[in-house]
Amino acid sequence: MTRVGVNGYGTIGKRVSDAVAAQPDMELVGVTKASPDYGVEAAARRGYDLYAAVEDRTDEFAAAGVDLAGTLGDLLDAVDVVVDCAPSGVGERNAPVYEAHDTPAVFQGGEDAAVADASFNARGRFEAARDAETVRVVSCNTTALSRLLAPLDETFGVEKARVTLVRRGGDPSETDRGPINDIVPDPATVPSHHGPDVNEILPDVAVDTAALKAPVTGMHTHSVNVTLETDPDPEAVRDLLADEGRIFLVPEAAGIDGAGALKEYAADAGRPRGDLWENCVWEESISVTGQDLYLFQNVHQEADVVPENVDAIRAMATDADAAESVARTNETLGVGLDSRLGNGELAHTGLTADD
Ligand SMILES: NC(=O)C1=CN([C@@H]2O[C@H](COP(=O)(O)OP(=O)(O)OC[C@H]3O[C@@H](n4cnc5c(N)ncnc54)[C@H](OP(=O)(O)O)[C@@H]3O)[C@@H](O)[C@H]2O)C=CC1
Ligand SMILES: O=C(OP(=O)(O)O)[C@H](O)COP(=O)(O)O
Repeated sequence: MTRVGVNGYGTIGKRVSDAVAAQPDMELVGVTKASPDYGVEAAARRGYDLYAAVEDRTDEFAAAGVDLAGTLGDLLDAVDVVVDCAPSGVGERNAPVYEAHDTPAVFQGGEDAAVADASFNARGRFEAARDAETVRVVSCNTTALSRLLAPLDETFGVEKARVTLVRRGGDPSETDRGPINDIVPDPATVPSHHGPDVNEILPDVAVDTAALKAPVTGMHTHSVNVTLETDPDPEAVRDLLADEGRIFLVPEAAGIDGAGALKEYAADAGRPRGDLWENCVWEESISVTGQDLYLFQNVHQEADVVPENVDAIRAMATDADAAESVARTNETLGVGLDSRLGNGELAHTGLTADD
């Protein structure tokens, strides 16, 4: 049983905590918060022990009537692995604390690659985490690109990938984010961090990325062009991607025309928080002209890194190989949406058309 602590119980931390708690081979020892806001109630409802992320703020919790099991240091001493889900940049500041407690750590994609011994994606780079004391799960967009480009490169060879990422401005709860009335290059320079980050996972894949931010909160959208080394027909690409457990081919017949309908579909399917852990590739967008493949995919930024965090923990703390770990994570969470609609079974949720 791998004992896990989650440091930072926000957008990613809440989801990683639930995913860890669902694993039969893991125990969620506790989670931290920096402030006693509404998030503490979500942890309490689930029975998670709460620790103070910042030692000198314990008085604030006491004043709010919130019981603490201890502080971050206590949590670190009680776990085999800590998953850092603190705000971007804070993870780097936490790294020496984890080291001082001799606690292996998983960081998130808001940190630079240098924060950890290895960058991680289960599809592209599972074994790199094996002997690492610290691992960084790459960002939500990088995770999605790695999942897509790994099978394309293995099967058809990638000569060059060019991706334009239209990123969501902020998460639904982030009232201070934007833009609210524009679409802005972010960054205006090319490449964005995503291309170099993909190369942390797939070092031999040539990829250029350009990114913008748009006034939406639901999902990121990628416009993908990959020049392949062969010229497959679109059906071969479709079949390849359909076989990937963490890619959902959004069927044309579903009438799902954007992130709003996708999220509604996920909620209907009984997904917790309406989460989409899979890349959502629009099936009818898969087009091939000679060696050039084009497609659109959507990425639920709050969710796609969650199964990757579970696999990163397993890669660091157990002997499980990539196939075993991914299968176990997918099974316990219910990752893998079925692109055949109307088959009476709603995507591994246990719900049936009669429910
Ligand atoms: N949101 C997203 O779409 C994605 C985010 N990421 C990455 O995941 C990481 C976390 O992002 P996200 O979940 O969005 O962030 P949030 O702001 O939603 O959550 C951060 C959490 O960390 C807590 N916190 C604040 N200060 C500290 C501290 N000093 N030590 C420990 N915890 C602290 C906050 O506590 P409190 O609530 O009490 O203030 C909060 O619970 C970042 O690296 C980000 O780049 C990766 C993929 C997608
Ligand atoms: O990892 C993410 O995006 P990224 O892959 O564009 O860096 C998350 O959506 C967080 O991005 P943010 O830095 O815009 O909050």
